[in-house]
Amino acid sequence: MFVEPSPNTNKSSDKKGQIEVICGSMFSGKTEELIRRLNRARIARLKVEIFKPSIDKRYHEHDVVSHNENSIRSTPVQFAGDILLLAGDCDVVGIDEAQFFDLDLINVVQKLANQGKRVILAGLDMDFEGKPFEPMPQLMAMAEYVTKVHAICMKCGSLAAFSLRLSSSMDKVVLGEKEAYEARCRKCFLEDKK
Ligand SMILES: Nc1ncnc2c1ncn2[C@@H]1O[C@H](COP(=O)(O)OP(=O)(O)O)[C@@H](O)[C@H]1O
Ligand SMILES: Cc1cn([C@H]2C[C@H](O)[C@@H](COP(=O)(O)O)O2)c(=O)[nH]c1=O
Ligand SMILES: [Zn+2]
Repeated sequence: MFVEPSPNTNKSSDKKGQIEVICGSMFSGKTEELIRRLNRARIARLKVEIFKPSIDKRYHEHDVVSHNENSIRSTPVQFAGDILLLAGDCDVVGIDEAQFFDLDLINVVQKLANQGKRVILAGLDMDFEGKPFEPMPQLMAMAEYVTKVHAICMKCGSLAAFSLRLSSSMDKVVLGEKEAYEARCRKCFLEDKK
């Protein structure tokens, strides 16, 4: 079970790095949970740096924004390696939409945690076909803590772990919101998957 570390163990000078992954379907509350953990680290006066992939500009150029419009300032970056260069001497690194980064994110996150930083990532664990969305599986394997959150199935009201794409596109990356995707439980996902 994930237990939030006492903030005073997160100072990078104490060298207690760790990796936390928040995963689940679309609308499951990944970004809300990421913002909550990062805000609490800031309240503890830790130095926090937040990154998102620059392709994801759905809501805002710079902010990480949840579906219910919570937001926190972030730095958009193109490559995972940019995070290593920009994290500097911070204590806590937050990364949203981790599924959109290249596989180099795996090494980057490991290096940051080995430097003593607390690294918190949020991302989709499965794509629109219900297949693992790399590099999330590798990050989940390396993490000290994995939190899987669930949305509500838009067809039957059960807990939802799948993201149903409403269009017929088979491209892996199709940015979108409620007009393009619906959270579904396994049964309702399989019934309507293209
Ligand atoms: N099907 C749904 N299930 C649960 N929450 C939903 C759903 N559709 C919209 N929401 C809203 O989305 C919010 C979660 O948004 P967010 O943290 O951005 O999710 P994620 O990052 O996992 O896509 C919820 O608090 C709720 O207001
Ligand atoms: C399932 C799936 C989703 N996407 C896109 C759609 C959204 O822009 C993001 C996920 O955002 P959220 O914060 O988790 O709601 O990813 C995609 O490109 N490919 C997919 O298979
Ligand atoms: Zn359902």
